[in-house]
Amino acid sequence: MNQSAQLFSRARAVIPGGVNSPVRAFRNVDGDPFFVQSAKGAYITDADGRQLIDYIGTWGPAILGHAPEPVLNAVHAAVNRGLGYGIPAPSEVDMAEMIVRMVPSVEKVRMVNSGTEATMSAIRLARGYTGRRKIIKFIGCYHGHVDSLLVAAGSGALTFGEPDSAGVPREMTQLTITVPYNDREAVKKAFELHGRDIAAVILEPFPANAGLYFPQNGFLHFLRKITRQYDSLLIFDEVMTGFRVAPGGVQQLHGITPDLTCMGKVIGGGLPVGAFGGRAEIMDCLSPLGSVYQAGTLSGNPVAMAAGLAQLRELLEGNAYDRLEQLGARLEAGIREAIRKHGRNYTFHRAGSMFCLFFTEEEVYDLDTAQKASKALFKPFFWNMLEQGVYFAPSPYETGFISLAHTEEDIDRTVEAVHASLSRLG
Ligand SMILES: Cc1ncc(COP(=O)(O)O)c(C=O)c1O
Ligand SMILES: NCC(=O)CCC(=O)O
Repeated sequence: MNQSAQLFSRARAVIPGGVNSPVRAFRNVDGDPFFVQSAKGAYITDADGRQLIDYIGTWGPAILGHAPEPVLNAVHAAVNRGLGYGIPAPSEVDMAEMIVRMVPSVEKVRMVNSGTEATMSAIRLARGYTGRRKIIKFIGCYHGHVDSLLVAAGSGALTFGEPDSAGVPREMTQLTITVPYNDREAVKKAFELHGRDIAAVILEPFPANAGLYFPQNGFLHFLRKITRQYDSLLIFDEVMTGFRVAPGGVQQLHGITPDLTCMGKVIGGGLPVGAFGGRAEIMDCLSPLGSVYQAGTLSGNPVAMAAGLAQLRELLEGNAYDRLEQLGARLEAGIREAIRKHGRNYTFHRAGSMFCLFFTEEEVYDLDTAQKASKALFKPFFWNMLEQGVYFAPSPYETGFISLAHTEEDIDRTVEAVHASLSRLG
């Protein structure tokens, strides 16, 4: 047995499924996960010394690549000043000012410890602020494992066939209205039926947890308009897209001002960080100023703030986003050519450094169309890529991430592996 197999055998005995988050499991591709020994730049090294080009990037945070020097240095310096205080510290102010500067709609922000906490708190705040109960959520969007949002959810919930989780009583989700993404009529109907009781519409502005797809024909502007019309809040979950597709996320790209924004992943520099923010008038409803309670022993942790700040500062220097776009465009061109040579017309989506290959030739714009992609083709493709030293997520519903540590050579090697993997599919 190799090291990974031994570790997995020990892990399975004491950790459910051997993993601390379901998306790490390989059950969906009929295998066992490997274990990582270390990670640097674009590469991970597994417990058996195998080096892989990584396109998971810690599921989003590793936008500079793994273990970047500026982040490591900031963390070392912060650790020497203590691991946490539970008392306000300067880095929390620096982080809040940085987020307010970078994200156009955010006037005030609260730090939390994960994306899940961010969406959970944003929903509570929206309900507290509006005095309403219902929320609209889109089918296939994933907002973390919040009870009321584990309805028609994406990510691991979708991969492992539990989009409505067991353990969430119906009463907890009966205030969640689900509609297909990009479906204006369904949204209109929901507002016509429940409008005056809808506290908020929450969405991934670029859905990236059921594959990656995009808003069509001004869908985001439509949502902004209809939420204003009914005095409901618009919540952008930019946990994945924030600081990734642009410094200010999708809202900057599309010129939309949501009322609240959920953040995570990149702002933590690899440490456990989330945040939610928005209009000051709404944010001031939070305790201790207002009556909506929200708290956290570790929130704003100084080591995590130092890591996140160092990463954001690095992103703002030079031409980080142009460079990510260049690398993304190179990968896209290469993969499209590989698909063409293979005699197919598979759908490939990309937004800057995020990408997704669907094994379907049809247009993908919501969960139903994403599910037309062939799982039977994805599986051997995944294993072929891994065999050639390239690690894509072990699910057709996850998005790939390029980092600033990837080089043209890494991209070209990846494209060659895609050529070989597609031709082996026959
Ligand atoms: C869009 C989106 N929202 C929320 C979350 C939840 O974040 P976390 O896993 O940090 O709780 C994720 C990913 O996990 C996500 O992709
Ligand atoms: N795109 C899905 C995730 O980022 C989820 C990560 C996790 O649940 O571990």
